Amino acid sequence: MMVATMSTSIGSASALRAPSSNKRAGRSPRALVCRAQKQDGQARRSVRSAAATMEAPVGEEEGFQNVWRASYEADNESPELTKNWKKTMKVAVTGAAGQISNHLLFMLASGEVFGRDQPIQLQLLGSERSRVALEGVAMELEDSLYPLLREVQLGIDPRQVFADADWALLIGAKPRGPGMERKDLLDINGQIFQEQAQALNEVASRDCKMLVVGNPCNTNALIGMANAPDLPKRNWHALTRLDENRAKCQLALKAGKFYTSVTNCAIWGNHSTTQVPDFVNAKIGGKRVPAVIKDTAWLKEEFTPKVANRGGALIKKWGRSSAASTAVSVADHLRSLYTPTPMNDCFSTAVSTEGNPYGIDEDLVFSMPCRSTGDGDYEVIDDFVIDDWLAAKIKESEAELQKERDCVGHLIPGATRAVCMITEDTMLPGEN
Ligand SMILES: NC(=O)C1=CN([C@@H]2O[C@H](COP(=O)(O)OP(=O)(O)OC[C@H]3O[C@@H](n4cnc5c(N)ncnc54)[C@H](OP(=O)(O)O)[C@@H]3O)[C@@H](O)[C@H]2O)C=CC1
Ligand SMILES: O=C([O-])CC(=O)C(=O)O
Repeated sequence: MMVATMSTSIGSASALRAPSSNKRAGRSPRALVCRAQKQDGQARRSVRSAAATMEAPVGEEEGFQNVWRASYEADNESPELTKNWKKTMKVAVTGAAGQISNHLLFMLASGEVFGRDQPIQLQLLGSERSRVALEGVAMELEDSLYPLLREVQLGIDPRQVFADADWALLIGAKPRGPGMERKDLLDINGQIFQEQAQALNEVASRDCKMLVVGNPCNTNALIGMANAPDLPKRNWHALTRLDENRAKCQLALKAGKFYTSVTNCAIWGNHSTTQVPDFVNAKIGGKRVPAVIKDTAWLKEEFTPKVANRGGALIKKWGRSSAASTAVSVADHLRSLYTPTPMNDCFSTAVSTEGNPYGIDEDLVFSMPCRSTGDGDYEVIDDFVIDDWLAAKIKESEAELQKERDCVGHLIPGATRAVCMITEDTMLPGEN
């Protein structure tokens, strides 16, 4: 097959001599080779970074199309470094050229999320919009010299990028624009998650775990699980860990304690302004929050809305939504699943309500207090105290999610209702 070379943002012009062989032997362990191909009949291109050595690019034999591939070869020269490493984990990330990913990818590659003995392969999904930017992301990853980062793949087709993925971090989604109604956002982003879930269903690892970050994340995850019938429902998560972190910060500040003293702090419900940061069960220094912060009015009327509206407050100051703290919370979320949860503590994640012990509608993705044994899985904690205040607030968030579900009924196979009754009282944290 003809292989045409062309200029690209990766590599210097002098490095753009694409060899036709696929031999791998002899390449420097740290050599990065990037490859871009286009669909049948279109120009195919192979490029090598300035750092690449003399050998051929990888990828062609695997038949990637519309996929750039950057590969760090197995480091046979450092057996001491690698001998205790686990099997490489394949982590797919969408919206990979976006703001959150710009922080997250480097945390993933460094080993601080999945562990210093866990090599990873990053499979990054962009789009026509972000093709070139994604090459820039790959360059920065390359220049960061992370030994645990074994391979980087770039692509724009979810069916290729999600292949065999062990984790899919679904960050990419359209932000709400001026004049756009929330139901429009539900529909536009819902379609993205429908398509990506179908792709995951076809090509991801059968135990792939999914974390939805792109908003409205609970309902996007609900659409995802409905469109991926061959993947376990319980493997779908929507991110509410940022809300938990925000709640811990406010409680610690109010109590004049360090934030690590705040435990058992759950978020219930939707990642929206109806979310319920649970001060009833949360503890500071091992004591229930209401016994430490005796100002109930503050807890109900200041703390609760402050946490729920934190995203919007930040957008007003920063001009864009939280990115660094969101990435940190994604890392926290993942670490919580691979670390045994300490006794009397919990972490928050929005997961399927099927079989939940709190009487919540069983067909939602709802944030609840969870614990893990550290194996990547979780269980919903069943003994949280639900007082009248919590029960009423949880109901409000449940009602909002039921309305969101009705709005996206056309994207949920087998849904019995597809009528959108969303009003402006249902908002993302950034929409107040
Ligand atoms: N759950 C949570 O706690 C939080 C969730 N979020 C949400 O995370 C998402 C990503 O945020 P952030 O990284 O800051 O956003 P950015 O705008 O920086 O990146 C989002 C990416 O989404 C992709 N995208 C997919 N479809 C579209 C589309 N139709 N129009 C525009 N872009 C699209 C784009 O990538 P490409 O061009 O490659 O397709 C873009 O790079 C947002 O939905 C945001 O609301 C943010 C903070 C907290
Ligand atoms: O509203 C947004 O896009 C940002 C968001 O979710 C948050 O900061 O919690």
